[in-house]
Amino acid sequence: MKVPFTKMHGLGNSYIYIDGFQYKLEEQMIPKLAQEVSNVNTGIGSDGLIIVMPSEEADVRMRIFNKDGSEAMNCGNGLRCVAKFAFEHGYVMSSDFKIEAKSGVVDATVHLDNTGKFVNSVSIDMGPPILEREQIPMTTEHGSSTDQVIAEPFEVDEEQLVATAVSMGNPHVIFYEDNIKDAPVSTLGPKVTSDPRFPEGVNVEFVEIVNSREIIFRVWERGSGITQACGTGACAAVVSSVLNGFVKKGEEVTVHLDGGDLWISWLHNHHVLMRGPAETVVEGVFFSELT
Ligand SMILES: N[C@@H](CCC[C@H](N)C(=O)O)C(=O)O
Repeated sequence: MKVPFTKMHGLGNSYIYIDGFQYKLEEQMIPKLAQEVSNVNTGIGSDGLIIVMPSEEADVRMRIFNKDGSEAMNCGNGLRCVAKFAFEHGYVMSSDFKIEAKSGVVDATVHLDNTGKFVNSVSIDMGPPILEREQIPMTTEHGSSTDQVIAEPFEVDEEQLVATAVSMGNPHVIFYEDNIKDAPVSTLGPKVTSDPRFPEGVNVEFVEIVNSREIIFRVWERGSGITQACGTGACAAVVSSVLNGFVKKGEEVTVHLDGGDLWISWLHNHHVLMRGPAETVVEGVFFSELT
């Protein structure tokens, strides 16, 4: 099977984008195709697969599949790339439009110069974070189903960590480190992501606070492993940092990720605003083993 694709990335968090306006994939093939294209040796190499397609509720719809083929509810870097893709392919008529993800509909703005050219910056209103434990979802080892998970003891692999959990439509757990270079991303990341306290798995983030306007962030993503950046994770880290008193609500925070920077504010109306780049790498045709 030959599949036309575009490879795009947001701060090095790369996905293979399929134009679902032009090309219809059979549903049962998608998880396997996500695994195939993501493979850096036998495929294209990416953190997963994203389908950009028509929506009944918004101007455009995003479906995101991790490297392991699992479908995720949301993807911040993916939303910015989908916005660029939809705008440049003429699937939306203005620079402000709505994108449907599995977790809900968000507002996107692609930033243009005065000639109407894209300036490699997209803002997404990610909506309000979800903070109730049972909706993250996380079990009640320490609290009740409706409380918030802020600076809670979390033992894993005989390490005593302190966890804050936030959902941006998808689940995140945040741990603070004095020095991000020492963060146990590759050792504890794979253990925490499948910890039974998170019944649907979790994206695992380690954060160093630089000052009240700047944080450093590293991630082990559920279904994909270490990635260069995670947009929903960076949003969750800023919300977590407000909840823990490290940064202020309403102020823009620069999040330094392995792949570059994002600018994120948790606004007083409770919505999280994310701004950052979206880039196209290559277009081509993938020769899938699927028939
Ligand atoms: N890289 C993404 C998040 C992708 C989904 C995540 N791995 C999950 O399973 O929830 C982002 O930029 O937000």
